[in-house]
Amino acid sequence: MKIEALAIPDILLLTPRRFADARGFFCETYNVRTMAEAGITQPFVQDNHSLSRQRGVIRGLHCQLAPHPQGKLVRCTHGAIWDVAVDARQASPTFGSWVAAELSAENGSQLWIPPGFLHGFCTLTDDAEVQYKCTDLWDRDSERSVRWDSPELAIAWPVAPGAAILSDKDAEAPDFSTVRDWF
Ligand SMILES: Cc1cn([C@H]2C[C@H](O)[C@@H](COP(=O)(O)OP(=O)(O)O[C@H]3O[C@@H](C)C(=O)[C@@H](O)[C@H]3O)O2)c(=O)[nH]c1=O
Repeated sequence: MKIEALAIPDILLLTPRRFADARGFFCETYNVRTMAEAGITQPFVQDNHSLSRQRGVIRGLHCQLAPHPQGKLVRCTHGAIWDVAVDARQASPTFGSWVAAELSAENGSQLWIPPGFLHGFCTLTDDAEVQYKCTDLWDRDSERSVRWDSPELAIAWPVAPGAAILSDKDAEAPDFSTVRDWF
């Protein structure tokens, strides 16, 4: 497992080693010991899987507040996405900063996003399937959405202005200026 810290060092890009042969490949996508060595010690309690049919779908930016904050270990198992984490920890020197990584079925990379971050992604291909492990259960009352194009964040989304495909919930989300003392 290759483990790289991104510009916000709490965000890790993990790329499992693939053993290729004539059949294809084998890799470990999760191993509790390897994860602990990378500093990911929280148990995962929920696995999610989403399909976005079109390129240019944006899901996010999402998080859950205490007492149900979620860490997420995200990968793309069909197609490709641009995955984004935004630091929402009020006392952090990188509060309001974001990092992103391309996750694809081809590169097999995973992004570890601890609690305290907003998470979102943009699909780079049609039929993008995303699977992620979460450290807390979904809780509707704790869920928060923040506008993907909040001016304060200036996220360089790889989608033409006006071409993003959003859920109604995400299209109506308030912008990042509402995020104060969430974490
Ligand atoms: C997130 C979630 C949703 N649902 C339901 C609620 C709703 O009817 C339907 C679709 O939910 P959403 O529109 O919120 O799905 P989506 O926009 O894909 O939400 C996800 O976005 C990414 C970026 C994340 O980081 C996730 O934590 C989650 O917030 O699924 C669950 O049953 N369990 C869950 O854990």
